[in-house]
Amino acid sequence: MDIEKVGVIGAGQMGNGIAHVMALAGYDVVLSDVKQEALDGAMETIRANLSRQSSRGKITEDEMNAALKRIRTTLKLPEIGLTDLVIEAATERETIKHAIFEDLLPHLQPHTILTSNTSSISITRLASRTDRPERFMGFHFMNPVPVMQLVELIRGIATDEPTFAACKAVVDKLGKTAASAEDFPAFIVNRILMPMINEAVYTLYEGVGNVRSIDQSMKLGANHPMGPLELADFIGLDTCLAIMNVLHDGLADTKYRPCPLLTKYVEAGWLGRKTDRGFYDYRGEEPVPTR
Ligand SMILES: CC(=O)CC(=O)SCCNC(=O)CCNC(=O)[C@H](O)C(C)(C)COP(=O)(O)OP(=O)(O)OC[C@H]1O[C@@H](n2cnc3c(N)ncnc32)[C@H](O)[C@@H]1OP(=O)(O)O
Ligand SMILES: NC(=O)C1=CN([C@@H]2O[C@H](COP(=O)(O)OP(=O)(O)OC[C@H]3O[C@@H](n4cnc5c(N)ncnc54)[C@H](OP(=O)(O)O)[C@@H]3O)[C@@H](O)[C@H]2O)C=CC1
Repeated sequence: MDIEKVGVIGAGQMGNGIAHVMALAGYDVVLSDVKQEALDGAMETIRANLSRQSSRGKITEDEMNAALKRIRTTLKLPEIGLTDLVIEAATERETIKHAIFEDLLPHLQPHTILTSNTSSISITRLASRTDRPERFMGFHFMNPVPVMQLVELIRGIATDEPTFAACKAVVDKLGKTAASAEDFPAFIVNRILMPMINEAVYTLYEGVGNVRSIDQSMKLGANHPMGPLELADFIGLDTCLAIMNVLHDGLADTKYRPCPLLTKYVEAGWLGRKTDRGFYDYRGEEPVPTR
């Protein structure tokens, strides 16, 4: 089936990136959230990122303006129902995602494909609570969306082939690379990446290194573009903790036990860049380690 209109639910850092790349690829986008400030913030970020791409010659000014025109924002979830493909990118909490799909179902067109950008939650379980498990799958972008090449596509147990093919065609049109992952906790990228980040927090917790030495060691010693603690702040510590909990519960193995220090940061509301404080404090000119 041909996808022309894409609905994105949740206008946080992933939602704005997804709306950005979809509009640039020529899709009409409806972006929704529960708060007007989130929608305004997302449009501001999209404008800034598109204009950076334009000033560096990656896209033309006409392409930037056309992309901006293709994005509409709304606080009314039912308007998402009129799209061909829905990508849910709200907070990484299963109850929130179930509630969103439940509210959306009565407004959906019969052909609409439902997907979630979840980092870890069972696609089969999310799908089973909808009226279309065969037209439901995981559509997992990486952060920052405009830059990262990979999209994980995750079939639930009931996902049918036309749905997979339609999503794969969208990834191709975005100029990104699709990787197919089986529906087990945290799929491929986060199954490997998140225990590494959690281990970095244990390394900090046990005093083996401090924030700077841990990040510097992994940047210079393993050639990672960002240190693991800097990356955790970038992803969001709430999201990192949620993913570790899904791994721990879903695989029932103590090797996935979230570090108590990670839990403490989240309890403090120090969620990383999005709250201006995490393993680094971003309120000044330069990030300053908090440990
Ligand atoms: C949690 C999950 O479920 C899954 C995940 O996403 S896990 C996280 C995966 N992501 C990563 O691991 C990111 C690791 N970090 C990196 O790759 C790099 O540090 C980075 C690409 C983010 C930034 O790269 P950098 O070289 O340090 O900085 P910078 O020079 O500013 O940026 C590189 C390019 O990206 C662009 N860029 C950076 N952030 C951007 C954004 N948010 N939107 C658009 N463009 C952006 C810059 O404009 C720049 O473009 P040019 O090449 O044209 O100059
Ligand atoms: N951060 C990352 O690096 C990556 C994250 N993901 C996944 O993407 C999803 C979003 O993550 P991210 O963008 O980082 O999170 P953010 O916290 O940046 O954004 C989530 C947004 O969803 C909004 N929201 C909460 N409840 C609802 C609702 N009922 N309806 C609509 N919007 C809602 C939040 O509003 P409010 O702030 O008011 O609660 C917020 O604006 C998660 O599933 C995450 O696991 C996937 C890949 C990478």
